[in-house]
Amino acid sequence: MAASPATSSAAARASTFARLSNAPLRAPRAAAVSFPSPNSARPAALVADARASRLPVVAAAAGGHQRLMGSLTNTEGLRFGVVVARFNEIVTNLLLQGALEAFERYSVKAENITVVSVPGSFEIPVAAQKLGKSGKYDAILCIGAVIRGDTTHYDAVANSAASGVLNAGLSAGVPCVFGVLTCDDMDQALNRAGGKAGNKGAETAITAIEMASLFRHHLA
Ligand SMILES: Nc1c(NC[C@H](O)[C@H](O)[C@H](O)CO)[nH]c(=O)[nH]c1=O
Ligand SMILES: CC(=O)[C@@H](O)COP(=O)(O)O
Repeated sequence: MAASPATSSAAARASTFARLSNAPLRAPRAAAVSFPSPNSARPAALVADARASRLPVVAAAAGGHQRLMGSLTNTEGLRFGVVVARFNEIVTNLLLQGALEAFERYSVKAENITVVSVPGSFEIPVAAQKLGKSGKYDAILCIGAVIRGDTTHYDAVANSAASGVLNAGLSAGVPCVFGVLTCDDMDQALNRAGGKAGNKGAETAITAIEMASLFRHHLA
């Protein structure tokens, strides 16, 4: 039986996402994709560009409506602040390294990245808010590692970091991306800082790029 249009479109999206997640992190430089501004939409060209670049925006254009999405390939001129906590530094250094390597893979220039060091994850939000409000950055990446101890201190720090980073982004109007691990033990943390579960620093850098591009090119 032939697949219904809805089914094939869902399957196409799923396959696009699958290819994206399996794809090497290096961005395809040649296939620069820029999404149209509201008054310059060229759906056919957009669809072709999106196919060539493996970005999952094809269905949006076909539906006739506009779907705004940040680009991972057009990072020219985007500026990032990175706030990194020194508490559990063995973990946060690995997360930072993953983030910086991801920025490099996506052609974000080192001169457009400012790293700010703070004592612990509790201090991340206020620094993120300050950077966000400075108007100098397109997105702020927040990196920390909260690891459970014997008391309820863990919950206070983890929850404050999460809601604080959210509030920093909302009050500054600049995307503040949450790259703070909240783990039961050091093994869990190291697995997520370049071990078996990947590097969450790299993942959050990629989220920061997408959000920065979305805000710069579509929501400004
Ligand atoms: N226990 C963890 C902390 N605690 C320190 C706090 O973040 C803060 O620096 C202190 O309470 C002073 O305000 N920080 C982490 O990043 N990770 C932890 O596991
Ligand atoms: C945030 C923590 O889990 C840790 O530093 C505090 O440990 P504890 O709860 O044993 O005092």
